[in-house]
Amino acid sequence: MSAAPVLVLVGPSGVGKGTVVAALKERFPDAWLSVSATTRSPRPGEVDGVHYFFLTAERFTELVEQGGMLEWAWVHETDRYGTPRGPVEDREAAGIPVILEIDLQGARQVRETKPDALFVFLAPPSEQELYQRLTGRGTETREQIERRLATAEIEMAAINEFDHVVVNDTIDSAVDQLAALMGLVH
Ligand SMILES: Nc1nc2c(ncn2[C@@H]2O[C@H](COP(=O)(O)OP(=O)(O)O)[C@@H](O)[C@H]2O)c(=O)[nH]1
Ligand SMILES: Nc1ncnc2c1ncn2[C@@H]1O[C@H](COP(=O)(O)OP(=O)(O)O)[C@@H](O)[C@H]1O
Repeated sequence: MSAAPVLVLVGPSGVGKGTVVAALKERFPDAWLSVSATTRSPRPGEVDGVHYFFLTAERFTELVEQGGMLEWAWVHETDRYGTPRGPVEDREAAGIPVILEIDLQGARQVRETKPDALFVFLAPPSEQELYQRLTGRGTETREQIERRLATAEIEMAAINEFDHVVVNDTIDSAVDQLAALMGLVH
C-alpha cells in the first residue's frame, strides 16, 4: 500500500483555499486538515483548536524552540503561523490523507523535510477575480487588503516551484482536480 498523501496547498489570500478545502472535506471526510497555530487574534466566530490554535507570542516561540512546529513563518509581516508537528505525524502514521493549508515560506520548509508531499498552487482565474474575491469577502480593512495583494504578487511569482497548479474557477472543478491528484476516489 502506498502512503497516504500529504497535500501542501498554497495560494494567495482570497483565492478560495478555505472554501475549496471545506468542499473537499465534505466529499472526502476521511481527509484531515491540519489546524495551524497562530499569534493573530481570533476573529468573531473563530474557535480555539478548531479554526486555529491561538497562541501568545511567548507560547509560539516556546513551541518552535522545542521543535514542535513542522514549519512556521511570519505571514503578511504581522503575525506568525505554523503547523504543529505531532498531529500531522500521528495522521501520517495512521495512513490518513493530510492537508496543509500554509503559505509559500512554509511550503518551502516542508519541501525540505517532506519532499514526497504533493505541492499544489491554487491560482485565481484572473487578477481581477482575485481582487473581487478578496474585497467581496468583507473581512479585511483596505490596508489589510493592500498587504495581502502585495503578498499575492510574491506568491504568484513562485508558481513554477509547485508540482501542480489548480485554477480555482469553479469550486467543483478545483475539488475534482485536487481529489484526483491526491488519489482520493469514492
Ligand atoms: N506557514 C504557514 N502559513 C500558514 C499557516 N496557516 C495559515 N497560513 C497562511 O497564513 C495566511 C493567513 O492569511 P489570512 O488572510 O489572515 O487568512 P486566515 O488567517 O487564514 O483567515 C494564509 O496565506 C495561509 O496560507 C501555517 O500553519 N503555516
Ligand atoms: N470558485 C469560486 N468561485 C467564486 N467565489 C469563490 C470561489 N472560491 C472561493 N470563493 C469566494 O472567495 C472568497 C475568498 O475565499 P476564501 O476561501 O476565504 O479564500 P482564502 O482561504 O484563500 O483566503 C470567499 O468569499 C469565497 O466565498
